[in-house]
Amino acid sequence: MTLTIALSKGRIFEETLPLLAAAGIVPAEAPESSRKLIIGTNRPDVKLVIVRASDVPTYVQYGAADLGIAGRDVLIEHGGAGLYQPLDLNIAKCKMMVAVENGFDYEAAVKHGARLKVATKYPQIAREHFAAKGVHVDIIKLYGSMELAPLVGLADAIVDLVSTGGTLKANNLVAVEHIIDISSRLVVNQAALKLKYDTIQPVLDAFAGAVQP
Ligand SMILES: Nc1ncnc2c1ncn2[C@@H]1O[C@H](COP(=O)(O)OP(=O)(O)OP(=O)(O)O)[C@@H](O)[C@H]1O
Ligand SMILES: O=P(O)(O)OC[C@H]1O[C@H](OP(=O)(O)OP(=O)(O)O)[C@H](O)[C@@H]1O
Repeated sequence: MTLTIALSKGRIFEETLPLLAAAGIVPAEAPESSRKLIIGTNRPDVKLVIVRASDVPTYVQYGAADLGIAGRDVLIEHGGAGLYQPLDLNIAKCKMMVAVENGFDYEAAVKHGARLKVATKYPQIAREHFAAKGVHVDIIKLYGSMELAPLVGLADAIVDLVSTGGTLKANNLVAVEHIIDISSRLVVNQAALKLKYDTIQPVLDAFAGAVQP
């Protein structure tokens, strides 16, 4: 049985390498230096497909990949249909936060009851967060560089990922609310888990044994 694993380039690929190694899987090349989207491994039965981080759940949901690794942010936005999520891998850790421009009185804006303009790549998470607080929001969907939005008057606040806080600081923004902690999870196609159990289960076990606390 062949095994196809969907990964995104960058931090998830880098942080997944030790987990793959624990399962005896070594990529034949690095996606950063290759234009190839299908990468072989030392195991003839295992290949990696390189996709956008936010596309990983889709590839796994439709069975184009058996396994994948995706951030909790991406999984919440996707909805998780058709996906088995057996393992938190504790990699690509960061926090989903609300941030505003330094000096913007967020508490007053929220209390005041006026609609808050919120720019984000994560509309589902943002909508749920503000709905739970009873704050009316207009969500402005962006695909990146959220930090710019409050600086040019596109939004009052952003909902974005924060790790070191360096990006917020460099753009004169401050975090005002923590929404959720984010890390990446292993996702498995539900049908593949049944059909390819003997191939997939040892990989799950190896990953579970290699997860760092
Ligand atoms: N600064 C960060 N520190 C740690 N983890 C992060 C950070 N930013 C994002 N992540 C996590 O890593 C995952 C992949 O992020 P990455 O930057 O590779 O893709 P992206 O640019 O967010 O996605 P896409 O390519 O789909 O737009 C995110 O979904 C998130 O869970
Ligand atoms: O708190 P920090 O350590 O500065 O990290 C936060 C930044 O990291 C993420 O961007 P990323 O590095 O993934 O850039 P991209 O969205 O352009 O891929 C996120 O969207 C923030 O902009």
